[in-house]
Amino acid sequence: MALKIGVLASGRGSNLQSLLDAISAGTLDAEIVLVISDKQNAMALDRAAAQGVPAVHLNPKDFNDRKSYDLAIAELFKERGATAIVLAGYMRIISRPFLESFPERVINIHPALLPAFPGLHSQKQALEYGVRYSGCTVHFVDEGMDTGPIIVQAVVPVEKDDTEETLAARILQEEHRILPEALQLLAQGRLRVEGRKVQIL
Ligand SMILES: Nc1nc2c(c(=O)[nH]1)N[C@@H](CN(C=O)c1ccc(C(=O)N[C@@H](CCC(=O)O)C(=O)O)cc1)CN2
Ligand SMILES: NCC(=O)N[C@@H]1O[C@H](COP(=O)([O-])[O-])[C@@H](O)[C@H]1O
Repeated sequence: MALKIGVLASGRGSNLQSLLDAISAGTLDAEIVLVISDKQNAMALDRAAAQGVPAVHLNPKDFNDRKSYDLAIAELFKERGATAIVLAGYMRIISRPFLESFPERVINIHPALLPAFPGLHSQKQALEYGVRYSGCTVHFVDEGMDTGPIIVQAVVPVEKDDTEETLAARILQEEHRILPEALQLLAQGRLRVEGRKVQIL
């Protein structure tokens, strides 16, 4: 049975598109049942609508606090039957009540080799640190900031003339490969979280 995925996205939506493309290509056994964005102008909403996927903007300013916002999102996903949630460039911290609604079923894509360079502007952090290699990470989401158990990573070389933009573009290509790969492992029931580690069966 296809994995029913809910997606949270705040921006351009290229990682969402990589999931949509993998589903269309038959390499990801899933259905995206709903896309929610905290940003009204998020291109991710347009990408979803273009493929007939329900897409809604939910304004955090319409809620008293983060937890009530997150619980409203969780309810919308539950109503659509989502059993896995993907943060595809989602720029808000997810609170515990949401994570408790989808235990070990919330996944994030991060543009660095965690635990290096968590948080925002990871590509800039990597350049300023002077690393020779960076990359991207797909991980389960916990209450910490990019601290959840790691599922898949990909390594990307840093070139001497890289800018934040050129490095981000190189990493993004690998993000688009490993995010669908990780979700297919989840769809196949091949991921087992054992403490900090994720066993791939
Ligand atoms: N509980 C978790 N939530 C999220 C995680 C996570 O690992 N655990 N990953 C992040 C993604 N992210 C970086 O990888 C990230 C996103 C957002 C922020 C942040 O500080 N956001 C502010 C600003 C919100 C806004 O301006 O609209 C906020 O939430 O107040 C830091 C890191 C996704 N969530
Ligand atoms: N801290 C989270 C974070 O930085 N996420 C990053 O935002 C970009 C979203 O691009 P997209 O909207 O084209 O998928 C991606 O590079 C993703 O890794």
